[in-house]
Amino acid sequence: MVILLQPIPKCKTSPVIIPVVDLTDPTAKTQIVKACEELGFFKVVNHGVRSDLLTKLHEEATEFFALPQSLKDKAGPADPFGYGSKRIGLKGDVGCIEYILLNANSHLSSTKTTAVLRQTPAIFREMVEEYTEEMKRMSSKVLEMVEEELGIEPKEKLSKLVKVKESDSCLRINYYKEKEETTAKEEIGFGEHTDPQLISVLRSNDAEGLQICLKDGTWVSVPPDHSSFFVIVGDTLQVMTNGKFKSVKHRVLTNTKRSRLSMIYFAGPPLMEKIAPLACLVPKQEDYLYKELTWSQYKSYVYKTKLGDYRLGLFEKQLPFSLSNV
Ligand SMILES: C=C1C[C@]23C[C@@]1(O)CC[C@H]2[C@@]12CC[C@H](O)[C@@](C)(C(=O)O1)[C@H]2[C@@H]3C(=O)O
Ligand SMILES: O=C(O)CCC(=O)C(=O)O
Ligand SMILES: [Fe+2]
Repeated sequence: MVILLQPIPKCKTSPVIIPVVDLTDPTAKTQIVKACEELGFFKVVNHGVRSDLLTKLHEEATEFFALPQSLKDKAGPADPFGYGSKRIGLKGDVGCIEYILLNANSHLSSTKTTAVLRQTPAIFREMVEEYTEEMKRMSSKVLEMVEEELGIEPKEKLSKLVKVKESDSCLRINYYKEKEETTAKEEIGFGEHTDPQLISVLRSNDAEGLQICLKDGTWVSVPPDHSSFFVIVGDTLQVMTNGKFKSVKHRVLTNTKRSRLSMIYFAGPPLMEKIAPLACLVPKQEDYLYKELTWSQYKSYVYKTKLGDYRLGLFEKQLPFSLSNV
């Protein structure tokens, strides 16, 4: 099954077909690998996540964002965890957004997360825990399918990096409020960037706004679908597949008619995990496009960069002097 992406007005573009992968389909793993190579993005249906969990978490999050500003501010500013408004990261990026960023593994021990949970009913904490478990399951499943299709050896398993308790994953809930004036123009909600982790699993309500950038630089809008998930390839998976998979640039424009609420799980490896091209995919070391760094080293660098910066350069091998000067 395929869906048509709507071209952005005034952009040079032709309709793009984005893949829709049914996780219960026996050919799903082949479709996933193709989508990761061609677009770095695909939609997942038949994912097995309870729809009442999605609805309830959505309602609770909406209630949090409807709280008086003074109460929300008690859970901020984001450091990176906690409640944030307009400012994204530490390097001056801004957007028309409010968000909560939670550490998915030790979210109960982060001070800022505790502050978020203090402003929300106990059920919110239970639902966040259940949701992050579901996201861990789905991201591991997607990575297992990649392993099977690419013939990745057990010791190099990608899915293990997400399954282990040390995995450095996080959950973000973004809220983009609709504009009061009907004549208001679209603005940047979340500026263009790639996600640094392995994969991100995104779910939103039915408000538009998410766009992805194709290989030729064209931006296309992704029609929202509250009952499905979208998978985004991150920088770490690009490195581990030696560039076979591409981390896709994406952004969010505010919707003037409807508020958008999105929840994204960023599946990251353990902090001390060495990130480098997988030997079973690239037999000769001289063919490696990237050098080895730990996730901790890359993450520290990520947090010193601006949203739109090209971060993968840190992994790129220096060309020998003779070659870099030609
Ligand atoms: C400006 C920034 C926000 C960000 C950290 C960074 O310095 C550059 C990457 C940003 C990003 C994008 C994907 C995720 O939303 C995020 C949590 C991440 O891991 O990298 C954010 C970071 C953030 O908001 O703190
Ligand atoms: O809010 C969205 O739909 C996407 C946001 C995003 O790309 C992110 O949080 O990294
Ligand atoms: Fe993102």
